[in-house]
Amino acid sequence: MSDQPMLDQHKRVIAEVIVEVPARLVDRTFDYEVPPALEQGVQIGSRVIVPFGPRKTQGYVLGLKLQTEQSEQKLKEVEQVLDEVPPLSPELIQLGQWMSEEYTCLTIQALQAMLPAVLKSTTTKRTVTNDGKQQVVYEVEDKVTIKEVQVVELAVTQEELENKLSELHAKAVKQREVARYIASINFGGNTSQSLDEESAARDEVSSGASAEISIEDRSELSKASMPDNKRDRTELEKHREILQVQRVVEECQTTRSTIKALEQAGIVRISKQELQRDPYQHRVFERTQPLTLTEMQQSVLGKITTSVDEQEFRPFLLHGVTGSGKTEIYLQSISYVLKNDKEAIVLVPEISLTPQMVDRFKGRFGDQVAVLHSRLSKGERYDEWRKIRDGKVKVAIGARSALFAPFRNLGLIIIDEEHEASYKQEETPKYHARDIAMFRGQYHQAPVILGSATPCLESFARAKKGVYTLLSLQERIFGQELPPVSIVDMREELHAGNRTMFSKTLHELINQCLEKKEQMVLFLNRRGFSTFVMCRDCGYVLQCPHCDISLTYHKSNNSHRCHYCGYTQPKLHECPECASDHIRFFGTGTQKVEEELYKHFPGIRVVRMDVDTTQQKGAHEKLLKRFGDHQADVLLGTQMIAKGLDFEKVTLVGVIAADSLLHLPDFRSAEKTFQLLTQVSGRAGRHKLPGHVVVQTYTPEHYSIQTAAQHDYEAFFNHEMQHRKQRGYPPYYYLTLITFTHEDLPFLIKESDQAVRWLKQQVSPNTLVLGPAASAIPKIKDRYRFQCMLKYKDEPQLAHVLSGFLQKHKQLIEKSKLHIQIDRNPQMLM
Ligand SMILES: Nc1ncnc2c1ncn2[C@@H]1O[C@H](COP(=O)(O)OP(=O)(O)OP(=O)(O)O)[C@@H](O)[C@H]1O
Ligand SMILES: [Zn+2]
Ligand SMILES: [Zn+2]
Repeated sequence: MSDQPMLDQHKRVIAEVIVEVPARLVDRTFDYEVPPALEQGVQIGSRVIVPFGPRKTQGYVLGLKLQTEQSEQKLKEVEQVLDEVPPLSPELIQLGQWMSEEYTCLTIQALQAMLPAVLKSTTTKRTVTNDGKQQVVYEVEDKVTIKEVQVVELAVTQEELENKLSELHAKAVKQREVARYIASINFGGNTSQSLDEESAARDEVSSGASAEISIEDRSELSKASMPDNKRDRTELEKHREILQVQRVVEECQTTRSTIKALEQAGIVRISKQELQRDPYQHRVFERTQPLTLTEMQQSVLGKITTSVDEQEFRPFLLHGVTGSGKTEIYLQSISYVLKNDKEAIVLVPEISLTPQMVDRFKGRFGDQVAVLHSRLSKGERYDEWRKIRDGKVKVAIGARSALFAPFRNLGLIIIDEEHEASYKQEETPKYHARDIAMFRGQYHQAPVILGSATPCLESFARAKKGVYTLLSLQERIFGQELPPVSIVDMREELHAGNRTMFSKTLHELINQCLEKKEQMVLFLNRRGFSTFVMCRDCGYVLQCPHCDISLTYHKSNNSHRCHYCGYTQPKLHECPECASDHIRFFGTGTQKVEEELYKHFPGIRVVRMDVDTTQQKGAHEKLLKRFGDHQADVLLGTQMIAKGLDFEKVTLVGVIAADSLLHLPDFRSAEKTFQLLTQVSGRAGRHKLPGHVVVQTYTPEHYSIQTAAQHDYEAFFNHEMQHRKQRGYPPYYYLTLITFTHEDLPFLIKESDQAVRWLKQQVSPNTLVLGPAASAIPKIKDRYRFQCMLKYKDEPQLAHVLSGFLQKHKQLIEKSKLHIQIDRNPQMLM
């Protein structure tokens, strides 16, 4: 506890506590006295309950000290400490404070973003009558639930057992049988054997146990295991004798009261044990060995390990074409770090956190790996997080928020597919994973690797300037050429009389692929049955009444839906404007493509993967497994199949419509198109079989499509940089987007106008302040939206100016419900 001041026993200790009340007015620490009974428990980073105004609330201890300015009468006491081990480390506290400045968010919001959701409290308000007086009380509910199970073990030695048993009533046959069973488990077998038995039995137990518990518990329990008993010998010895009561009941077909009777006779001991949920409990991971690296891989790895040895913060940009073996480099860098007794974090985008990906890490590092992703239940997430906090694992792999993994001795941070937009959190705090990685890398003096086949422009520009060290892998592992890409002009197809969604080229290649019994990936950048609904008679387009954006038709429930607010209405049969029944669906969705595939290629087997087919837990895994086992010819899907997948037999990739991304109101649309095309193309011909890619488009001449077809990142980079320079976009300028929203349009216009005028006076003269103007999506959920864009090259005081800006508009924000959102380096300008 080097971070805690030396505490003199006779002096009282003051805790500086920040409370879970998300308001700018109270976003600071308050002093509380630590009562002597809690002095052991209250540490920097502890989660505590404190009285706050009329209520009680949860908070975090950000500091400890011996003196306070607070007057004696007003000083209240910390009431409770919630966890044995503080959830926040001094590093994370510092990071939270830095985030609050950098992103102009509240410190408490930043801290909460780092912690599993179950640690967040809810306060409930209740009215009680006390001596005839009505009184409001607040209760803080701690949602951390630690599941416990009853376990049983023998309380006597094996030798004493028979004596004890003979003392039992003569008719207690069942009791004797049960006692012997427990003894056989406790003492039976050699270690490794009993381990296998244990894990085999564990599965049985869990399913048996479910008879008594509620349905929600059932899934938790079936995944439950004893605490990590494979870790090391000593722990193993300790846990060898642990046996769930429920298992005994099942196996011996007996009752709990029989076991209780044995306890009363002093033969066994019953106790409680904490249960940890392990979502990967039922999966067997084949252990893999490090591959012999190619010369290029070796040289890249060497640079990384050198930097690990030198214990210095160094950001690397690993630019490696698809299939060049980046992941193997990550694995071996991590091994190196683990050998140095340090820990590693690997970020992958949520959609590439596939079972395949998890297998690769679990296969190499076994149960030293914690996996954090959004498909876990809150309880599972919490358990994975605790394994990290308690030092039971050394590698955390996960989506964005895994970056806050509470490791204390980080040796390496990896961000795979670093260009992915999902690394930016779009809710407050609007942070970018890259920034957080740099903070933590600096704190621990550890290297940070950003990896991608298509780095974002900002990163590549930084690498060119030497801010990041550039590492390059320009060849595929098996020496395969990157697959040839045919661009098909769909306008010409139409003129030639082909009205289907498959060009002649694609049609032929699909047939060839089927004949050769190989596999293909078909990609569509859309979801739903079709995108929008238009009346052919009057041109009316069905829109969301709340968001000014077109509704999408979903065939599965026969309805139109808004993707922004969730508004849904039943399918239309006639035009609401002119009553014509010529109302038609436009655009193409994955369901539609699936139907067309069945129509044009009889007998074809399709696995469709999109938001609709992957909603259920585990659906992702099942679909991919089916494709991996070659039970399907086609993997058809949206963005989620574009990256990370590595299937040997995939030789054909088809992009049904490449244009849909190009037309978004976003300065990154060309970059996104290039990235996506490169990634999907990268799925073909990764192993021994040569691949082929077909890109169908209505704008074949666009440079993002042309350069992607030539696999020429540098050409794209240079072209796009020209554009960005001309238009004053990143990486030449930084951007900050300020969005104002309000229900009343005239009010919004007036206030945003004034606010922006004030802002113009505060920033330096070289900074451009654009707007306010209506946002690209002018209304969401009945709130009008105006935005102001700041463009600047150098504005060191900006964080300060922006927090002053919010401070100044505090009244408007709180009283008039004007919302002001600030987004530093925005990814979306809508
Ligand atoms: N040194 C090696 N020897 C043999 N096989 C290798 C080697 N390195 C990687 N591979 C294999 O090559 C394939 C592609 O490698 P990997 O998936 O690591 O590439 P990647 O660069 O991460 O690709 P992407 O960016 O497209 O996901 C994998 O099947 C991997 O197991
Ligand atoms: Zn009409
Ligand atoms: Zn809507």
